[in-house]
Amino acid sequence: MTANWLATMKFNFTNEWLALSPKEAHQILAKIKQLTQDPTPDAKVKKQLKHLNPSLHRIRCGDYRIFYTFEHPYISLLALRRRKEDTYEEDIDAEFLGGYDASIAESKPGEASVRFPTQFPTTPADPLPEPITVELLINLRIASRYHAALLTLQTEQDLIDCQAVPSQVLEKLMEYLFPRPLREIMQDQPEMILQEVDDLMRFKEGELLGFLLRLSPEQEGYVNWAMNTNGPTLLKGDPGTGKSLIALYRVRVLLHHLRQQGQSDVRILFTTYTNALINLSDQLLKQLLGPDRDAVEVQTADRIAISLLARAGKVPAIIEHGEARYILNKAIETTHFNGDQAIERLSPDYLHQEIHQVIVARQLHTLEEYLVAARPGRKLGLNALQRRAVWCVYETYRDLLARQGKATWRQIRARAEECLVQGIVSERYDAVIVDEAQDLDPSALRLLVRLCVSPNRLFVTADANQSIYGSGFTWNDVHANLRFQGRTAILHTNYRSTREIGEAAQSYLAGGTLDTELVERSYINRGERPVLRVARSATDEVQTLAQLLSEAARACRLGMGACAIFCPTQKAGQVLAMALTRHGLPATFMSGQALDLERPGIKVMTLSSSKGLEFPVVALAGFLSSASYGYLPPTIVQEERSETFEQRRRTIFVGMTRAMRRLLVIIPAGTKSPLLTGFDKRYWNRE
Ligand SMILES: Nc1ncnc2c1ncn2[C@@H]1O[C@H](COP(=O)(O)OP(=O)(O)OP(=O)(O)O)[C@@H](O)[C@H]1O
Repeated sequence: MTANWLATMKFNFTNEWLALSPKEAHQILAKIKQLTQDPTPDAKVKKQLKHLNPSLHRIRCGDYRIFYTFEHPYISLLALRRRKEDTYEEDIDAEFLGGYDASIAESKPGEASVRFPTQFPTTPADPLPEPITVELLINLRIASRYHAALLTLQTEQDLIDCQAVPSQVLEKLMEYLFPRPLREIMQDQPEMILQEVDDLMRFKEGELLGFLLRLSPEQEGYVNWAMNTNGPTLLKGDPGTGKSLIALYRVRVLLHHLRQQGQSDVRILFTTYTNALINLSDQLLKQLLGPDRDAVEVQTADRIAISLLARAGKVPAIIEHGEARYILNKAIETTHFNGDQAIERLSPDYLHQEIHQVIVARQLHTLEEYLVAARPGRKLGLNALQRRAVWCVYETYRDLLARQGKATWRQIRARAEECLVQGIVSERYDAVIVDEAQDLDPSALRLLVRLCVSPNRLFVTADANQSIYGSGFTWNDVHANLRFQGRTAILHTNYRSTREIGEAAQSYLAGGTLDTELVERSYINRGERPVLRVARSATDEVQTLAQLLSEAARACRLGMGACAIFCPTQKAGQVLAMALTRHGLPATFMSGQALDLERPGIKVMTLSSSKGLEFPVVALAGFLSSASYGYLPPTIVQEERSETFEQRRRTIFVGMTRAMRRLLVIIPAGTKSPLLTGFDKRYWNRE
């Protein structure tokens, strides 16, 4: 019997499915098969729950009821609940269903009407609704190394405070013990696709590790988009619109496409910006591709550059940022050039960026090239005398680095590309996917273009407004093959953050936008307005963080491991993590190189390391102890000032847009920093 309908499920359903005994699971599976033949109500076993929500239905199965909605061709499995003996059909726990919500019936498809809950019927000190047993933990597929710690937990507060278990594990258990109201499940949980109903059994038995997300029709379109064009494709979109997800699904489609064309030994390169994103992408690709995962290399552009240089026998020692700055200062002191005041207006930071962003990254080899070079995004105009002076400093700096056998990352990327151009090493991929391209150096982008067998096999995702290092560039100025005309698409729907968070972040960004194209934005989730608080002292800041983060975690029914704090500097992050831990809320500072997202407790990191990540609860703090981040010395000229502040504003924007459900920003009392203004009352709760 072939199914007429395709089943999808919510995270909540899979969790409840896992907890069933094998006998119950077989019964439920049979009912789901029956549903995929015909989900329409029969007034007996299948019933429409009109009084609660017109699209909500249930099917009875022994002691259980399966709740679902349907719209051809999909049936969405929402929840699986055991019927309490003392309840009649019509008054099924109002609390679990969330009551009738007229707004759901009236809301437009794709536009959210649900608010994340702020109140719960239980208090944190109440005993858990059912005891945690070994059987439950085994059924939920929770690793045995966590069992001992979990078996001792008696109350919800114990679960929230549990430090010995990663937040993802606690979340799974919380979701099972405190099922969300159906209303909320219907609206905010992603939909996963059940290709075959029997996959549920394979999942329960551990043969299948997970399910694929159901993409929106818009996203699905871009996964399959422009397969047979003659140039590269660019996918743009605001934060959280699913660019990375589409890039990953695109790999699967490309693989099939190339194989269908008769290619057997396909090799695809998938690059993203940070190591943390590499690990996340790798996990998802394993799930998406199964054994085909071996056809894909997942790497950062930097690791590729290093491996190419290694093959060419040319790997230099990589210089630390602080040491590079020291050498640059030495170069400024020792360089003699005409017109001593020529570069006086440039701060060492600006000069450092000029050398790396304009000269090294764009691979300018001669002064003549630099004299006529476009400097996209650089606000401070430089005349010929000034450019000559910059060039002199650059040459001294380059020679000093070479004498020490060291190189900066930008030099490494440029050299790797040169090795390919000169044929010192050769490497080709059948397709290259570049995720988060907005911060790649022009030289890194050129390298990736060269690694791709032809321009039409290049797929790029980017959001210029999340560019935290560069100040902007134009694609075809980077490489002649990077012409996206007619092959650029924009995503509109944010799946990560609530509308309130997304709009508050956009209103804060206002002055720092690089991509000024006006895009209509929509959101899947609704929630509370983000909170802005003022701290008078370091102690005040820690107390506010401790109180508001705990409240937010509980409101979202999550452990403290679901919270992240982003700080402007590493030092500020380290200090805050220590202070919070002393305050009784364990927190760990993690550098971008050593992110451990499974680690229990609050994760603290710099704003720039937060790129590409996401957390249910996010706080931006630490501005009090790194006051210089919000100010620039008075000697800095206006053009440099505005370029630097815009860049920092984008960095803060990136941090804000990592928040899924709750966002908190703490600023120092009485701050006059231009960076810490622009929190419009319409979007921010400033009480
Ligand atoms: N169709 C969908 N259904 C449910 N969840 C989705 C869908 N599309 C994306 N998401 C989720 O939204 C979040 C954001 O997706 P993703 O990271 O791909 O966005 P992005 O555009 O790359 O974001 P950013 O540019 O901010 O890094 C992820 O948790 C992803 O799983």
